[in-house]
Amino acid sequence: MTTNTSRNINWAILGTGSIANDMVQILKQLPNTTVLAVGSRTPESANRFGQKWDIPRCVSYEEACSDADIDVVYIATPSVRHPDDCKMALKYGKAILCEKSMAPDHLVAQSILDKAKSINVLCVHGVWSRFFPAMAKIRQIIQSGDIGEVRSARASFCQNDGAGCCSALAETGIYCAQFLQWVLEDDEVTGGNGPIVKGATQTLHENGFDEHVTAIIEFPGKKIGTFECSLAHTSERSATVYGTKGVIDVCFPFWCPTQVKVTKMTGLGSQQWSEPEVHNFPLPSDILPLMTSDTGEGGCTKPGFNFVNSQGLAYEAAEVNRCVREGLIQTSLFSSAQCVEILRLISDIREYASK
Ligand SMILES: NC(=O)C1=CN([C@@H]2O[C@H](COP(=O)(O)OP(=O)(O)OC[C@H]3O[C@@H](n4cnc5c(N)ncnc54)[C@H](OP(=O)(O)O)[C@@H]3O)[C@@H](O)[C@H]2O)C=CC1
Ligand SMILES: O=C1OC[C@@H](O)[C@H](O)[C@H]1O
Repeated sequence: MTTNTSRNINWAILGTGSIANDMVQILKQLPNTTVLAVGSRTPESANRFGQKWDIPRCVSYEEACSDADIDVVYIATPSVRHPDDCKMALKYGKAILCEKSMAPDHLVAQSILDKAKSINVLCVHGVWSRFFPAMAKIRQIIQSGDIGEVRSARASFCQNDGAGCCSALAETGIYCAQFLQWVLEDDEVTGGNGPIVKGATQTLHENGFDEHVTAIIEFPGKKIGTFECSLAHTSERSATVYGTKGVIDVCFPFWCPTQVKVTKMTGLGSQQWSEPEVHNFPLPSDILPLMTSDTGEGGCTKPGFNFVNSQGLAYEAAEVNRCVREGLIQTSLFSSAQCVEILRLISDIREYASK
């Protein structure tokens, strides 16, 4: 099959909130990429966002999805809407990049991915961590045997800014789960012999959402993963991989990492450690926060990004462009099977913690 690597890709963004604000700045700077439409619940929001970012078609969600000129729909609505928004995009045969968490559990995710597969369309769960070069480096270090045999890993993602509006597992726990999967599993997802939840506990917000969860998980090969996530308090938001001969540290923000630190055991009886080897992966220098002529009191403003390391959204967006150009229905950087397995793990933790 011949691939037109420079084919322009037209995107529609669904939702006009915080992450849409960051992603639109990325998409506008990727080569051969156009943000052709923004979909919103209200014409006012669609127009406001469209004017701010110079997007020609400011429409409803359904109009954005049904637009014949759109190649990819980026779903940037709240997580509870994602399954329905994915189904709407698929109804019109559109490729999807769906923000995390794509679905509340693996069964719903599987049904969406099955539908996408049946119509030969790309559907990517936007767990953007997976597209960072630092993540590939972590895997490479593990496979090189530099830290010996990996036995365990931990991740912590607690932040105090969302309790009560969504599930901590869906919002930040998913980043911990994906990290543990990445560092504790072999290349192939193991299907029925995947990770097993050995312990989990949670506290709930008064509205019923989990707001603080900790979990202990056994991975194949007797590896143990632990994580803590919360939307009610803070943590250092780092992750660590532990091997028989050394440790890999991924400091804040571990879910969109630009640095990996390796410390190796050098002395007899574990008494000496090397100076850490530091591997840096700077964010793409050609992606910048964009200026807009916002009509706020200050006139021209520099909006910048809402979230740490948002320039790194470029990695997943560029991969989606590549997949669409090449007619792929999944990305090898985050396969559909891996996506389903992470959500299965999240479901199992939720079930265990609710007992
Ligand atoms: N990858 C990343 O780094 C990040 C990912 N996320 C994920 O992105 C998604 C959106 O998060 P975020 O941008 O912070 O959310 P916001 O609340 O800032 O924006 C969500 C947008 O969705 C639309 N919307 C549709 N239905 C509703 C509803 N019932 N309540 C509120 N808004 C609604 C609104 O746009 P309109 O009114 O125009 O329709 C709104 O602006 C979440 O799933 C989150 O997990 C969030 C932050 C960072
Ligand atoms: O996806 C996300 O959700 C929580 C945010 O704090 C974080 O920066 C973002 O990546």
